[in-house]
Amino acid sequence: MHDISSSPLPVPTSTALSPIIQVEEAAVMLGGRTIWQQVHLSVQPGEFLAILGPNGAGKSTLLKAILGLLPLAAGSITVLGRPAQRGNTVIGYVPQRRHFEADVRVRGRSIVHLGLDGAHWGLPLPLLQRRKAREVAARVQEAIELVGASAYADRPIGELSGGEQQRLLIAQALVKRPRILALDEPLDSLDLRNQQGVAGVIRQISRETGATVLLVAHDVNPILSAVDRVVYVAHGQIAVGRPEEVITTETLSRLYNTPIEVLRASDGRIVVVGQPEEEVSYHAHRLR
Ligand SMILES: Nc1ncnc2c1ncn2[C@@H]1O[C@H](COP(=O)(O)OP(=O)(O)OP(=O)(O)O)[C@@H](O)[C@H]1O
Repeated sequence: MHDISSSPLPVPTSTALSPIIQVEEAAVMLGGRTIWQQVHLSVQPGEFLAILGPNGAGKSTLLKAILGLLPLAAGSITVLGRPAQRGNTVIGYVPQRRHFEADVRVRGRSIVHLGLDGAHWGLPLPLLQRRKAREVAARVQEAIELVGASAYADRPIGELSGGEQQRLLIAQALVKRPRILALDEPLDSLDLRNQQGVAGVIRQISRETGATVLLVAHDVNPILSAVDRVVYVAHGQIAVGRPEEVITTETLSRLYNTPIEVLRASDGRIVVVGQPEEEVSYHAHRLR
């Protein structure tokens, strides 16, 4: 992590538990540009982390690096003690901005079913196949119930609201009973009521299953009561800590290297004033 002043940005506190995700001095370059560097992050099992920051800061990039979908330019990332790698079944992933058009007739239940990897269920004999089918159906139903989607899981997904679709996509990520849920802006384009509903479902799943949650969001407010810590990505670096440690005038001004004001509304909502958009040129490092 970059030290941009004499007093450092909040850093993750170390605890006795072994971390489920460990990021050490990591950097990612895309298109010849350093997106972030010197990132250190230690995530404990069952933690609920919000990944925040302006557009283009590198929030999705952080999730993708943990998923092993992007190579690191420096440092290391381990998940359950093993190097981050593509296809890791301990992580359930919902990518950014997925939604279904009105004419998609596939049932929600079938969408959830797609989250199961057939290889795990490849039993050859007819008797075993019947047992397999019952087990698969039970797994799918379990995930649907976890997100509270039983009432509409058998309707065509294109007919469902954004919030209902989002719940079923989370169920698809849950169906393999992952230890980590990586959700890229699951609250994006939902109205406030649905944001709170989906956020509540994710918090409940985390508590019931013990899953670690990494949730990319633009606004911390709908998830403020659920999050343990926030990871604030800006200006090619990150600040990590409890919301009241990180989302402060002092820390964000230091992170952005420009005056930022953080206000608390009377209802407890956090308002960040003066947050600049990411300047692509700020941390550009052209490849030679
Ligand atoms: N494959 C790529 N090649 C080059 N640049 C890329 C690539 N993928 C992403 N980028 C750039 O990396 C930066 C970080 O992207 P990322 O999607 O991680 O941002 P973000 O913080 O998730 O943004 P948003 O809030 O808008 O979704 C952006 O400037 C983006 O244009």
